[in-house]
Amino acid sequence: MSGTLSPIDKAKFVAAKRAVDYVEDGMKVGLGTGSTAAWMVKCLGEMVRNDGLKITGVATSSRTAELAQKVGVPIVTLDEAKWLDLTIDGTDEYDHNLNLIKGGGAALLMEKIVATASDQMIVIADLSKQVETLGAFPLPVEVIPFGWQTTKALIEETLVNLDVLGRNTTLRMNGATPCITDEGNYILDLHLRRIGNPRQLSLVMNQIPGVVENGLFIDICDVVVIGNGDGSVEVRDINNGTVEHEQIDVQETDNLFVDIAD
Ligand SMILES: O=C(CO)[C@H](O)[C@H](O)COP(=O)(O)O
Repeated sequence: MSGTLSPIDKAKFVAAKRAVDYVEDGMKVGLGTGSTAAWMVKCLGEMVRNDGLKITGVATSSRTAELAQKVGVPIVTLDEAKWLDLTIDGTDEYDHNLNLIKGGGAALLMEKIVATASDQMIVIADLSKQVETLGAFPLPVEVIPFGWQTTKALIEETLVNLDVLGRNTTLRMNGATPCITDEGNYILDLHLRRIGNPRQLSLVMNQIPGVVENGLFIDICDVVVIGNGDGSVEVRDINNGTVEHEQIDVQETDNLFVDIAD
C-alpha cells in the first residue's frame, strides 16, 4: 500500500501511526473526524484486531462512528464514557501555541466537547496546517437553523470591533442545500484572513444568541504530531516544551487497510 500513498496521504498516515503510540490498554479514547483522523481510527482498528488492544472509543461524528465500527474499535457514547484519557484528532490550522481552527469537516461541536472531556488532546497534521497566525482557513461557526440570517448579521456586526482582517461570512452548503451537522445545525464560515486575538474572538462569538460553538480550540491541544511525505514525524509537546523527530517505517504497514474504505 505504501507504494500507492501520495506524499500527503503518507504524511497523514505517519502522523496517525505515531500518535497511536500514546494509546494504552484500557484507555478511553476520543476519535476525531476527517481524512487524517480516519488513518488514526484505522491504525487503532488494526491494533485491536491484531494485537488485542483493549480500548473504548468515543466518536466525534457519525462518519467516525461508522468507520470505527467497520475496523473493530468498540464505541460508546460520551455519557457512557464520562471522561476520556486521550483524544486524537486532525485540524485545519495550528499555531505555535497549539491553538487550532477546526470544523472543516463540520464536526467542531462534538470534537470540542470530546476534546475538552479528555485528559490530553493530540492533534495529527501535516505541515500545510501550520500557520504563524490563525485565520487563513475560514473559521467555522455552528449556528442554530432558526433565525440563522439574523445570527449571521449579528456575527458580522460584532466582527467590526474585533482584531480580524476580513468580515465576509458564508453559509456552508452541501450542493443546493445547507450543510447540516450531526447535531442538526448549520455552519457559517467566517473569512477573517487573520485573527489577531483568537481567545477574545472565541469568547465573543459564543456570546451571540444562535451560535452553538465556534471552531477555535484555545488551550485544548497538548501535543501536535506533524507528519511529512518522506515518512518523518515531528512531535511537539506544549506542556513540557519538547520537540522530537522520528522516522516511521511505512513498509511495515503494507496492505494493512486495503479492504477498508473511509
Ligand atoms: O476539524 C475537522 C473536522 O470537523 C478535521 O479535523 C479537519 O477539518 C481536518 O481534516 P483533514 O484531516 O481531512 O484535513
